[in-house]
Amino acid sequence: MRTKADIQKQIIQAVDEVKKTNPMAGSITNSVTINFVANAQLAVGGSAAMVYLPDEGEFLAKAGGATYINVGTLTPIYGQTLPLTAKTLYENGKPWVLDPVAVGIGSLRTELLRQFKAYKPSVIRGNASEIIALAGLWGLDGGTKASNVRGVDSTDSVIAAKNAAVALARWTGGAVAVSGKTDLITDGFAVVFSHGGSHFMEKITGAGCSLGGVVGVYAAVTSPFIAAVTGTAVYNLAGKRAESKTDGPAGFQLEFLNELYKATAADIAGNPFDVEEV
Ligand SMILES: Nc1ncnc2c1ncn2[C@@H]1O[C@H](COP(=O)(O)OP(=O)(O)OP(=O)(O)O)[C@@H](O)[C@H]1O
Ligand SMILES: Cc1ncsc1CCO
Ligand SMILES: [Mg+2]
Repeated sequence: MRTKADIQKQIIQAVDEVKKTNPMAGSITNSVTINFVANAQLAVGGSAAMVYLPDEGEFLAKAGGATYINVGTLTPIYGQTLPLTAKTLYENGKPWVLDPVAVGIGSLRTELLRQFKAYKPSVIRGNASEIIALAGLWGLDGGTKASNVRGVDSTDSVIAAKNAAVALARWTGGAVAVSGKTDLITDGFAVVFSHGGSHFMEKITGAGCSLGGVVGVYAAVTSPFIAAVTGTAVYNLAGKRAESKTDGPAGFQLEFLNELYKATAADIAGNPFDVEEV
């Protein structure tokens, strides 16, 4: 049984380690939010590098502490870059975070996400609809073949994705983070519910993408589960604090980056969460 105190201790260690060592988490991510992902990674104390080409993905997979792969806006070259990078990560035992944005749309996206099953992403991070659809694509419990994904935004509740999240985490041996009003994070045995955030996070693009990049930064220094819990906690904390300082999405995005930067290890560990066993 994981206790709250034990999880909080590991959050503090992870946050301090990132601030001390500035780990590099490379990304292959979408063109909509690429800048916000890099800025969020820097704000929490990590280092960012974004690439598109196959040999460069392979290089970053080996050189980085962890890697973030987001399939939001694919181009044909990704048909080479993503399998090579994911295979390199898997074969070198390197942590990596997958954001299966808009799973279900298009043949290349479907084929790439199908292939990733064998390369066992350390953390799968998505909204509820994406997590349910990925479990369906991989033939796991809790998934549905007829996906509710209609684009990049969720149409399902976080709790509806619990079984899919648990099944995915048991398959990979890593962790799954489902984002929404309350976030759910699981390693297939413990489930954390992380509270906070802001309604403005639905009014800016890339809150989820950048969360994936930040989880990648933490995954360079801690376990997939603690990385996902820590990234989610700092997001919920910074989102809540930023909302109180602004009255619209543009100001929110600016304040949010400042609050990511200002959050201390103790603040992040103190962000409200519940833990249960499954
Ligand atoms: N209504 C809400 N209230 C509080 N926090 C929220 C809300 N919606 C999202 N969040 C927070 O926003 C972050 C990103 O989650 P979200 O579900 O918006 O990701 P996403 O849909 O994948 O985003 P994107 O694809 O635009 O990057 C998480 O930290 C989550 O807790
Ligand atoms: C809006 C959008 N479209 C493709 S990726 C992306 C960023 C949020 O997922
Ligand atoms: Mg998303």
